[in-house]
Amino acid sequence: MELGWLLWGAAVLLLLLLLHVLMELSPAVNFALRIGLYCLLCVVASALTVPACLLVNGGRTVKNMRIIKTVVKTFKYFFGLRFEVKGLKNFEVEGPAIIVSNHQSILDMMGLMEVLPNNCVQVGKKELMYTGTVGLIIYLGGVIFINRKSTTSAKMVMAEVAKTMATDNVKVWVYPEGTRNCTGDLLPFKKGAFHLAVQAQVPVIPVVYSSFTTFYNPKKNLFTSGKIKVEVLPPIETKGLTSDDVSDLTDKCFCTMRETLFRLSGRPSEAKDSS
Ligand SMILES: CCCCCCCC/C=C\CCCCCCCC(=O)SCCNC(=O)CCNC(=O)[C@H](O)C(C)(C)COP(=O)(O)OP(=O)(O)OC[C@H]1O[C@@H](n2cnc3c(N)ncnc32)[C@H](O)[C@@H]1OP(=O)(O)O
Ligand SMILES: CCCCCCCCCCCCCC(=O)OC[C@@H](O)COP(=O)(O)O
Repeated sequence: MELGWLLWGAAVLLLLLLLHVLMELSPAVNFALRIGLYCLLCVVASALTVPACLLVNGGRTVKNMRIIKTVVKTFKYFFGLRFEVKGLKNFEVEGPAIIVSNHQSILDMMGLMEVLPNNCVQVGKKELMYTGTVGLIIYLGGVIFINRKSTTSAKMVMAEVAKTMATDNVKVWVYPEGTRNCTGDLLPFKKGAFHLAVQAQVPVIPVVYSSFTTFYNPKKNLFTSGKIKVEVLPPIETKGLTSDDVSDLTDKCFCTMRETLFRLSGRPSEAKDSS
């Protein structure tokens, strides 16, 4: 019996050693294992957090985000990630707001939870509902699901959100690039978030995360420890703006965020680029 346990122990140690050697030797294995660990962590943590959310809050509500946030905030230690946050006081607007930020990777969930204010839900693609326990926890957290393939239905969902934001006093977090983009630059912004802000007459608060490219690049199998700078920028007011102003608002926000992204990532701005 005791020898049996000893053999098991030796086998596990050997396996860990083998994984370690493989990780050292092959960046592809290293990358796959670290991303695998991240996904496993998300799945297992979600499975444990679902009952907690149900017991404490009874069902789908933004209040569950507090619980989810507490759990997700521990993930960074598994990957040696550090966040340096500035401007949190810019979230202190009275009532609802639209928060927009850059979206680089599935790892963004950690950065999101690092700064997430109370009463704030995200807009996500509906496919996320079908990721098992992760989908369930995202659903319980009150995430608004949209079908990106149908502009009409996405617009209808967003219009409904514009109506309920004030009554429910929630902030809404949108990734205006509409998809993940890890190039160190921004994709052109979709206009949904800005239509939403103008329809609900609430401010837009931009949040910018510095580029992950120095420590994370799936194409190069790069995923090491790293530091991420986060800046919450001053709110952009939309009082009195109409749908005719949405394009200008989108452009203004895009320029501000791009400038901030380059500054935080230590990349020369466009003006310096061309000189
Ligand atoms: C305990 C452990 C837990 C572990 C696990 C962790 C769990 C963590 C828990 C919880 C965190 C959950 C986090 C989820 C995160 C998910 C992230 C994503 O999924 S990102 C992808 C989806 N999000 C978006 O796509 C939004 C951004 N997109 C938009 O806003 C688009 O505008 C959209 C979808 C509404 C329409 O997209 P279009 O591709 O058709 O593009 P356009 O150019 O913007 O619109 C076409 C025309 O329609 C007008 N339009 C758009 N929206 C309008 C509106 N609301 N009203 C009127 N016109 C509108 C526009 O002005 C444009 O017209 P003109 O070109 O200007 O003439
Ligand atoms: C069936 C089990 C699957 C388990 C997968 C666990 C992965 C955890 C992921 C945490 C939530 C990540 C949300 C996210 O960042 O989604 C990406 C979309 O925003 C953008 O979509 P895309 O770039 O257009 O594909």
